[in-house]
Amino acid sequence: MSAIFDVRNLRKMFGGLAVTNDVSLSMAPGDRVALIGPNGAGKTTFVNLVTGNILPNSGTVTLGGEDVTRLGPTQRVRRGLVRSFQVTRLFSEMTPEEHVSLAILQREGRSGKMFASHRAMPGVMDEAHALLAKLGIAQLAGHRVSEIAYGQQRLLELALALALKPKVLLLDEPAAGVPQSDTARIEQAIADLPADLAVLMIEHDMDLVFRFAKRVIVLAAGEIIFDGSPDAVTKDARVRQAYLGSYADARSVA
Ligand SMILES: Nc1ncnc2c1ncn2[C@@H]1O[C@H](COP(=O)(O)OP(=O)(O)OP(=O)(O)O)[C@@H](O)[C@H]1O
Repeated sequence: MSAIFDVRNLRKMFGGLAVTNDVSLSMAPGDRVALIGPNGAGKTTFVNLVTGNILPNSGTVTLGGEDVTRLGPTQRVRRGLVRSFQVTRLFSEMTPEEHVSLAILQREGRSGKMFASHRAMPGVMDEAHALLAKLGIAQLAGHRVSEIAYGQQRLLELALALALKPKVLLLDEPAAGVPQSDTARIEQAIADLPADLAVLMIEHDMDLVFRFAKRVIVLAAGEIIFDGSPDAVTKDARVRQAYLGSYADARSVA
């Protein structure tokens, strides 16, 4: 299948250091890819380059065949490249229903002023409620974010990302900080993402990575040192040395 998302020879220098060093990767609709690597490998920098929060020194980012390398984050979101919202960006006094309605209005390029009357827009409200129901948090639609549990806030992040109708979804440690009792719901929500959506997940939790990913990319010191199947990654000598050693050993005796 042809690529929905393509990164070619991306390079970012901070001072004299290449934090992203000639990184290339391609994703097709429906791909489930995990991006892993040790602390400081350059994962966050890579995601920021992809979303347009920072610009590269060289290389290209292409979305659905269009070169978006010089576009800002909002323009990329409009074209379907969406990063899951961070809980820290939720408004504690607003409700899930209001957050999702606002995201729908944003997607449709409708004025923020219209938000004041979003309750009078049945289409928007119905869609918001359907999304919250899909993520199992419909019962919290009218509660303030400050009143709902952290794991449910993370489900709300996913609802917000989906409200933007992404073609490519970047998930940045979606279960980080979530109590064990709630991680299963988040994993289920991720497993239920639309089949044609391309998903790139950055994750440190290897159990989650191996349950989610059909393909694993390993970044170390700004470079891709592995791009292949979850089975092969645990056996790769460079990856074991750079990152996975103890986990791979534990898996092989498990
Ligand atoms: N704005 C910046 N200016 C200078 N150096 C930076 C900047 N942002 C990141 N770096 C450096 O780039 C390298 C990669 O950082 P980055 O945060 O992308 O790694 P990471 O893989 O996301 O790490 P972690 O898993 O710890 O979040 C680090 O050495 C970091 O110190």
